Amino acid sequence: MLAVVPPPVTVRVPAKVNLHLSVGDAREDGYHELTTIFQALSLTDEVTVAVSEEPGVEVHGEGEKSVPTGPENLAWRAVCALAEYAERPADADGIRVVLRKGIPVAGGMAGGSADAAATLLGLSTLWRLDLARDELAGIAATLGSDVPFALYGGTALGTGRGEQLVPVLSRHTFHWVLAFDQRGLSTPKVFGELDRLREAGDPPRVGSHAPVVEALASGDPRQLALLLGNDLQAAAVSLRPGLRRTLRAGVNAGALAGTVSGSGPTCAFLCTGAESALEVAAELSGAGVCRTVRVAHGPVPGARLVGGDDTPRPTSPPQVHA
Ligand SMILES: C[C@@](CO)(OP(=O)(O)O)[C@H](O)COP(=O)(O)OP(=O)(O)OC[C@H]1O[C@@H](n2ccc(N)nc2=O)[C@H](O)[C@@H]1O
Ligand SMILES: Nc1ncnc2c1ncn2[C@@H]1O[C@H](COP(=O)(O)OP(=O)(O)O)[C@@H](O)[C@H]1O
Repeated sequence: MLAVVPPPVTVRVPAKVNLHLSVGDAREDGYHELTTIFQALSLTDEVTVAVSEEPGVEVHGEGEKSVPTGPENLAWRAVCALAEYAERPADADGIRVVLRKGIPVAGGMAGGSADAAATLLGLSTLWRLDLARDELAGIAATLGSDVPFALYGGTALGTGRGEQLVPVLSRHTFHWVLAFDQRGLSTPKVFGELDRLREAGDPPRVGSHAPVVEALASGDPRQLALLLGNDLQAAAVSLRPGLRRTLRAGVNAGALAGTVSGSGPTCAFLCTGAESALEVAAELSGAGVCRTVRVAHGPVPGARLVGGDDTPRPTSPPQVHA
Protein backbone atom coordinates (compact mmCIF):
# COMPACT_ATOMS: atom_id res chain seq x y z
CA MET A 1 0.00 0.00 0.00
CA LEU A 2 1.23 3.56 -0.73
CA ALA A 3 1.33 6.09 2.13
CA VAL A 4 1.66 9.81 1.40
CA VAL A 5 4.30 11.41 3.64
CA PRO A 6 3.46 15.03 4.51
CA PRO A 7 6.24 17.56 3.85
CA PRO A 8 8.23 18.86 6.86
CA VAL A 9 6.82 21.86 8.73
CA THR A 10 9.05 24.67 10.09
CA VAL A 11 8.04 27.06 12.86
CA ARG A 12 9.85 30.20 14.04
CA VAL A 13 9.37 31.01 17.72
CA PRO A 14 10.49 33.98 19.85
CA ALA A 15 12.46 34.31 23.08
CA LYS A 16 10.88 36.28 25.93
CA VAL A 17 12.08 38.91 28.33
CA ASN A 18 10.28 39.60 31.62
CA LEU A 19 9.71 43.37 31.88
CA HIS A 20 8.29 42.88 35.36
CA LEU A 21 8.53 39.75 37.50
CA SER A 22 7.01 39.65 40.95
CA VAL A 23 7.49 36.35 42.80
CA GLY A 24 5.14 35.35 45.62
CA ASP A 25 5.67 32.62 48.18
CA ALA A 26 6.37 29.00 47.34
CA ARG A 27 3.16 26.96 46.88
CA GLU A 28 2.59 23.43 48.10
CA ASP A 29 3.27 22.07 44.60
CA GLY A 30 6.77 23.64 44.70
CA TYR A 31 5.90 26.45 42.27
CA HIS A 32 5.83 30.13 43.17
CA GLU A 33 2.88 32.37 42.46
CA LEU A 34 4.00 34.91 39.83
CA THR A 35 2.86 38.17 38.33
CA THR A 36 4.91 38.86 35.25
CA ILE A 37 4.83 40.88 32.07
CA PHE A 38 6.36 39.00 29.18
CA GLN A 39 7.49 40.53 25.93
CA ALA A 40 8.35 38.34 22.91
CA LEU A 41 11.58 39.36 21.15
CA SER A 42 12.95 39.03 17.62
CA LEU A 43 15.60 36.59 18.89
CA THR A 44 14.26 33.22 17.71
CA ASP A 45 14.65 29.47 17.40
CA GLU A 46 13.51 27.54 14.32
CA VAL A 47 11.97 24.13 14.72
CA THR A 48 11.32 21.66 11.90
CA VAL A 49 9.16 18.60 12.44
CA ALA A 50 9.07 15.80 9.90
CA VAL A 51 7.93 12.24 9.47
CA SER A 52 11.12 10.20 9.52
CA GLU A 53 12.47 6.71 9.73
CA GLU A 54 15.06 8.15 12.17
CA PRO A 55 12.94 9.56 14.99
CA GLY A 56 14.43 11.82 17.66
CA VAL A 57 15.78 15.31 18.26
CA GLU A 58 18.71 17.04 16.55
CA VAL A 59 20.10 20.37 17.81
CA HIS A 60 22.16 23.00 15.98
CA GLY A 61 23.30 26.50 16.89
CA GLU A 62 23.43 28.40 20.19
CA GLY A 63 24.41 26.08 23.06
CA GLU A 64 23.87 22.95 20.96
CA LYS A 65 26.18 20.82 23.11
CA SER A 66 24.28 21.57 26.33
CA VAL A 67 20.82 20.65 25.03
CA PRO A 68 19.70 17.09 25.78
CA THR A 69 18.51 15.14 22.72
CA GLY A 70 16.76 12.36 24.66
CA PRO A 71 13.24 12.14 26.09
CA GLU A 72 13.95 15.05 28.47
CA ASN A 73 14.19 17.53 25.58
CA LEU A 74 11.16 19.81 25.91
CA ALA A 75 10.47 19.58 22.17
CA TRP A 76 10.33 15.79 22.42
CA ARG A 77 8.08 16.06 25.47
CA ALA A 78 5.81 18.22 23.31
CA VAL A 79 5.73 15.49 20.62
CA CYS A 80 4.68 12.93 23.23
CA ALA A 81 2.10 15.25 24.84
CA LEU A 82 0.45 16.05 21.49
CA ALA A 83 0.47 12.40 20.41
CA GLU A 84 -1.28 11.46 23.64
CA TYR A 85 -3.78 14.32 23.33
CA ALA A 86 -4.60 13.37 19.74
CA GLU A 87 -4.60 9.68 20.66
CA ARG A 88 -1.80 8.91 18.18
CA PRO A 89 0.87 7.66 20.62
CA ALA A 90 2.42 5.23 18.14
CA ASP A 91 2.95 8.09 15.63
CA ALA A 92 5.37 9.90 17.97
CA ASP A 93 7.93 7.25 17.13
CA GLY A 94 7.98 8.32 13.50
CA ILE A 95 8.80 12.02 14.13
CA ARG A 96 12.12 13.85 13.86
CA VAL A 97 12.52 17.32 15.36
CA VAL A 98 15.36 19.58 14.22
CA LEU A 99 16.09 22.59 16.46
CA ARG A 100 18.06 25.56 15.11
CA LYS A 101 18.75 27.55 18.23
CA GLY A 102 19.34 31.30 18.45
CA ILE A 103 18.03 31.61 22.03
CA PRO A 104 20.67 31.03 24.73
CA VAL A 105 20.25 27.75 26.62
CA ALA A 106 19.29 28.08 30.31
CA GLY A 107 19.48 31.84 29.75
CA GLY A 108 16.19 32.99 31.31
CA MET A 109 14.75 33.61 27.85
CA ALA A 110 12.56 30.48 27.67
CA GLY A 111 14.34 28.78 24.77
CA GLY A 112 13.29 25.26 25.72
CA SER A 113 9.72 26.46 26.23
CA ALA A 114 9.83 28.16 22.83
CA ASP A 115 10.91 24.88 21.21
CA ALA A 116 8.07 23.03 22.91
CA ALA A 117 5.53 25.62 21.71
CA ALA A 118 6.92 25.50 18.17
CA THR A 119 6.78 21.72 18.17
CA LEU A 120 3.12 21.74 19.25
CA LEU A 121 2.21 24.11 16.42
CA GLY A 122 4.40 22.36 13.82
CA LEU A 123 3.25 18.87 14.65
CA SER A 124 -0.43 19.79 14.86
CA THR A 125 0.01 21.20 11.33
CA LEU A 126 1.93 18.16 10.08
CA TRP A 127 -0.78 15.87 11.47
CA ARG A 128 -3.54 18.22 10.25
CA LEU A 129 -5.14 18.23 13.70
CA ASP A 130 -6.72 21.65 13.18
CA LEU A 131 -6.40 22.67 16.86
CA ALA A 132 -7.10 26.24 17.98
CA ARG A 133 -4.20 28.07 19.62
CA ASP A 134 -6.11 28.07 22.92
CA GLU A 135 -6.34 24.28 22.76
CA LEU A 136 -2.59 24.07 22.07
CA ALA A 137 -2.01 26.44 25.02
CA GLY A 138 -3.79 23.98 27.33
CA ILE A 139 -1.32 21.26 26.32
CA ALA A 140 1.54 23.80 26.47
CA ALA A 141 0.82 24.59 30.14
CA THR A 142 1.37 20.93 31.07
CA LEU A 143 4.91 21.17 29.63
CA GLY A 144 6.14 24.29 31.46
CA SER A 145 5.02 27.61 32.88
CA ASP A 146 6.50 29.65 30.00
CA VAL A 147 5.31 27.46 27.11
CA PRO A 148 1.85 29.05 26.55
CA PHE A 149 3.37 32.53 26.19
CA ALA A 150 5.69 31.34 23.40
CA LEU A 151 2.59 30.29 21.42
CA TYR A 152 0.92 33.71 21.67
CA GLY A 153 3.90 36.10 21.79
CA GLY A 154 3.30 39.86 21.84
CA THR A 155 3.23 41.38 25.31
CA ALA A 156 1.20 39.67 28.02
CA LEU A 157 0.50 39.63 31.72
CA GLY A 158 1.15 36.18 33.17
CA THR A 159 -0.25 35.02 36.52
CA GLY A 160 -0.55 31.72 38.37
CA ARG A 161 2.80 30.09 37.73
CA GLY A 162 3.09 32.29 34.62
CA GLU A 163 0.81 30.20 32.40
CA GLN A 164 -2.41 32.25 32.74
CA LEU A 165 -2.13 35.00 30.14
CA VAL A 166 -3.91 38.22 29.28
CA PRO A 167 -2.63 40.36 26.38
CA VAL A 168 -1.21 43.79 27.24
CA LEU A 169 -1.43 46.73 24.83
CA SER A 170 2.03 47.78 23.64
CA ARG A 171 1.96 50.40 20.89
CA HIS A 172 5.62 50.88 20.32
CA THR A 173 8.50 48.72 19.17
CA PHE A 174 11.07 48.58 21.96
CA HIS A 175 14.77 48.04 21.21
CA TRP A 176 16.88 45.74 23.33
CA VAL A 177 20.48 44.65 23.71
CA LEU A 178 20.98 41.17 25.16
CA ALA A 179 24.14 40.04 26.93
CA PHE A 180 24.55 36.24 26.96
CA ASP A 181 26.63 34.87 29.83
CA GLN A 182 29.31 32.17 29.60
CA ARG A 183 27.08 29.52 31.18
CA GLY A 184 23.38 29.11 31.93
CA LEU A 185 21.64 29.19 35.32
CA SER A 186 19.17 26.55 36.51
CA THR A 187 15.66 28.00 36.98
CA PRO A 188 14.82 25.86 40.08
CA LYS A 189 18.16 26.82 41.68
CA VAL A 190 17.42 30.52 41.20
CA PHE A 191 13.93 30.19 42.75
CA GLY A 192 15.57 28.21 45.60
CA GLU A 193 18.15 30.95 46.12
CA LEU A 194 15.37 33.55 46.33
CA ASP A 195 13.63 31.46 49.01
CA ARG A 196 16.95 31.29 50.88
CA LEU A 197 17.53 35.06 50.61
CA ARG A 198 13.98 35.71 51.84
CA GLU A 199 14.45 33.40 54.82
CA ALA A 200 17.71 35.15 55.70
CA GLY A 201 16.43 38.72 55.31
CA ASP A 202 14.06 40.81 53.25
CA PRO A 203 15.38 41.44 49.75
CA PRO A 204 13.51 44.29 48.02
CA ARG A 205 10.40 43.32 46.06
CA VAL A 206 9.17 44.91 42.83
CA GLY A 207 5.97 46.92 43.21
CA SER A 208 2.73 46.65 41.26
CA HIS A 209 2.71 45.80 37.55
CA ALA A 210 0.13 48.52 36.82
CA PRO A 211 2.63 51.34 36.02
CA VAL A 212 4.42 48.98 33.61
CA VAL A 213 1.16 48.40 31.75
CA GLU A 214 0.70 52.19 31.52
CA ALA A 215 4.26 52.71 30.25
CA LEU A 216 3.73 50.06 27.58
CA ALA A 217 0.56 51.78 26.43
CA SER A 218 2.37 55.14 26.27
CA GLY A 219 5.11 53.58 24.14
CA ASP A 220 7.80 55.68 25.85
CA PRO A 221 10.95 53.60 26.43
CA ARG A 222 12.24 56.14 29.00
CA GLN A 223 9.11 55.65 31.11
CA LEU A 224 9.34 51.87 30.77
CA ALA A 225 13.05 51.86 31.62
CA LEU A 226 12.35 53.33 35.08
CA LEU A 227 9.95 50.48 35.83
CA LEU A 228 11.83 47.33 34.74
CA GLY A 229 12.01 45.03 37.77
CA ASN A 230 12.59 41.39 38.60
CA ASP A 231 12.38 39.71 42.02
CA LEU A 232 14.65 36.92 40.75
CA GLN A 233 17.46 39.36 39.93
CA ALA A 234 18.90 39.39 43.48
CA ALA A 235 18.96 35.58 43.48
CA ALA A 236 20.59 35.37 40.03
CA VAL A 237 23.21 37.95 41.06
CA SER A 238 23.82 36.09 44.31
CA LEU A 239 24.57 32.90 42.34
CA ARG A 240 26.48 34.74 39.59
CA PRO A 241 27.99 37.92 41.13
CA GLY A 242 29.62 38.92 37.81
CA LEU A 243 26.16 39.92 36.55
CA ARG A 244 26.44 43.12 38.61
CA ARG A 245 29.32 44.19 36.39
CA THR A 246 27.40 43.26 33.21
CA LEU A 247 24.35 45.28 34.32
CA ARG A 248 26.56 48.30 35.06
CA ALA A 249 28.42 47.97 31.76
CA GLY A 250 25.19 48.07 29.71
CA VAL A 251 24.04 51.29 31.36
CA ASN A 252 27.53 52.80 31.03
CA ALA A 253 27.38 51.90 27.33
CA GLY A 254 24.27 54.08 26.94
CA ALA A 255 21.27 51.82 27.64
CA LEU A 256 18.32 53.41 29.47
CA ALA A 257 18.22 50.51 31.97
CA GLY A 258 19.12 46.85 32.32
CA THR A 259 17.48 43.86 33.96
CA VAL A 260 18.21 40.18 34.39
CA SER A 261 15.72 38.29 32.19
CA GLY A 262 13.66 35.78 34.20
CA SER A 263 15.98 33.51 36.18
CA GLY A 264 18.97 34.78 34.20
CA PRO A 265 21.78 34.97 33.53
CA THR A 266 20.98 36.86 30.29
CA CYS A 267 20.87 40.63 30.90
CA ALA A 268 18.46 42.68 28.78
CA PHE A 269 19.10 46.39 28.18
CA LEU A 270 16.37 48.74 26.99
CA CYS A 271 17.55 51.41 24.54
CA THR A 272 16.02 54.58 23.13
CA GLY A 273 15.86 53.21 19.57
CA ALA A 274 17.37 50.88 16.96
CA GLU A 275 20.44 53.02 16.34
CA SER A 276 21.21 53.43 20.02
CA ALA A 277 20.83 49.65 20.50
CA LEU A 278 23.53 49.04 17.87
CA GLU A 279 25.84 51.53 19.59
CA VAL A 280 25.24 49.99 23.02
CA ALA A 281 25.81 46.50 21.59
CA ALA A 282 29.12 47.52 20.02
CA GLU A 283 30.38 49.09 23.23
CA LEU A 284 29.18 46.23 25.42
CA SER A 285 30.91 43.69 23.12
CA GLY A 286 34.19 45.46 23.80
CA ALA A 287 33.68 45.58 27.59
CA GLY A 288 34.54 41.90 28.12
CA VAL A 289 31.67 41.30 30.56
CA CYS A 290 29.75 38.64 28.61
CA ARG A 291 30.09 35.89 25.98
CA THR A 292 27.90 37.27 23.19
CA VAL A 293 25.87 40.40 22.54
CA ARG A 294 22.71 40.52 20.38
CA VAL A 295 20.23 43.23 19.46
CA ALA A 296 16.53 42.45 19.31
CA HIS A 297 13.20 44.24 19.22
CA GLY A 298 9.79 43.47 20.62
CA PRO A 299 6.99 42.78 20.77
CA VAL A 300 6.87 40.18 17.98
CA PRO A 301 4.25 37.48 17.38
CA GLY A 302 4.43 34.04 18.94
CA ALA A 303 5.18 30.73 17.20
CA ARG A 304 4.50 31.06 13.44
CA LEU A 305 4.80 28.71 10.50
CA VAL A 306 7.68 29.79 8.28
CA GLY A 307 6.43 30.77 4.84
CA GLY A 308 2.74 31.15 5.70
CA ASP A 309 0.29 32.74 8.10
CA ASP A 310 -0.63 29.67 9.98
CA THR A 311 -1.31 27.66 6.85
CA PRO A 312 1.19 25.06 5.71
CA ARG A 313 3.63 26.58 3.22
CA PRO A 314 3.20 25.67 -0.44
CA THR A 315 4.14 22.06 -0.41
CA SER A 316 6.90 20.43 -2.34
CA PRO A 317 5.48 17.40 -4.14
CA PRO A 318 4.63 14.84 -1.46
CA GLN A 319 7.12 12.01 -1.10
CA VAL A 320 5.58 8.60 -1.48
CA HIS A 321 6.87 5.68 0.53
CA ALA A 322 5.99 2.17 -0.52
C1 LIG B 1 11.52 32.09 35.71
C2 LIG B 1 10.72 32.15 34.45
C3 LIG B 1 10.05 33.54 34.34
O1 LIG B 1 9.38 33.70 33.13
O2 LIG B 1 11.44 31.98 33.27
P1 LIG B 1 12.92 31.40 32.90
O3 LIG B 1 13.90 32.23 33.63
O4 LIG B 1 12.98 29.96 33.32
O5 LIG B 1 13.05 31.55 31.42
C4 LIG B 1 9.59 31.09 34.49
O6 LIG B 1 8.73 31.30 35.57
C5 LIG B 1 10.07 29.67 34.51
O7 LIG B 1 9.24 28.95 33.67
P2 LIG B 1 9.70 27.51 33.09
O8 LIG B 1 11.14 27.57 32.68
O9 LIG B 1 8.67 27.10 32.08
O10 LIG B 1 9.65 26.69 34.40
P3 LIG B 1 8.97 25.27 34.72
O11 LIG B 1 9.56 24.25 33.82
O12 LIG B 1 7.48 25.40 34.78
O13 LIG B 1 9.53 25.07 36.21
C6 LIG B 1 10.86 24.76 36.47
C7 LIG B 1 11.08 24.93 37.95
O14 LIG B 1 11.17 26.33 38.26
C8 LIG B 1 10.52 26.62 39.50
N1 LIG B 1 9.36 27.48 39.27
C9 LIG B 1 8.91 27.74 38.00
C10 LIG B 1 7.82 28.58 37.80
C11 LIG B 1 7.19 29.13 38.94
N2 LIG B 1 6.13 29.94 38.82
N3 LIG B 1 7.64 28.86 40.19
C12 LIG B 1 8.72 28.05 40.37
O15 LIG B 1 9.14 27.82 41.50
C13 LIG B 1 10.10 25.27 40.09
O16 LIG B 1 11.18 24.82 40.87
C14 LIG B 1 9.97 24.39 38.84
O17 LIG B 1 10.15 23.02 39.12
N1 LIG C 1 14.75 22.28 23.52
C1 LIG C 1 15.52 22.68 24.54
N2 LIG C 1 16.28 23.78 24.42
C2 LIG C 1 17.04 24.20 25.46
N3 LIG C 1 17.12 23.56 26.63
C3 LIG C 1 16.38 22.48 26.81
C4 LIG C 1 15.56 21.99 25.78
N4 LIG C 1 14.93 20.90 26.24
C5 LIG C 1 15.35 20.72 27.51
N5 LIG C 1 16.23 21.66 27.86
C6 LIG C 1 16.84 21.78 29.23
O1 LIG C 1 16.17 22.84 29.89
C7 LIG C 1 17.08 23.68 30.61
C8 LIG C 1 16.53 25.13 30.60
O2 LIG C 1 16.63 25.62 29.31
P1 LIG C 1 15.98 26.94 28.69
O3 LIG C 1 14.54 26.74 28.43
O4 LIG C 1 16.84 27.28 27.53
O5 LIG C 1 16.24 28.02 29.81
P2 LIG C 1 15.39 28.93 30.76
O6 LIG C 1 14.45 28.03 31.54
O7 LIG C 1 16.43 29.60 31.62
O8 LIG C 1 14.66 29.93 29.95
C9 LIG C 1 18.41 23.51 29.88
O9 LIG C 1 19.48 23.58 30.76
C10 LIG C 1 18.32 22.14 29.23
O10 LIG C 1 18.97 21.16 30.02
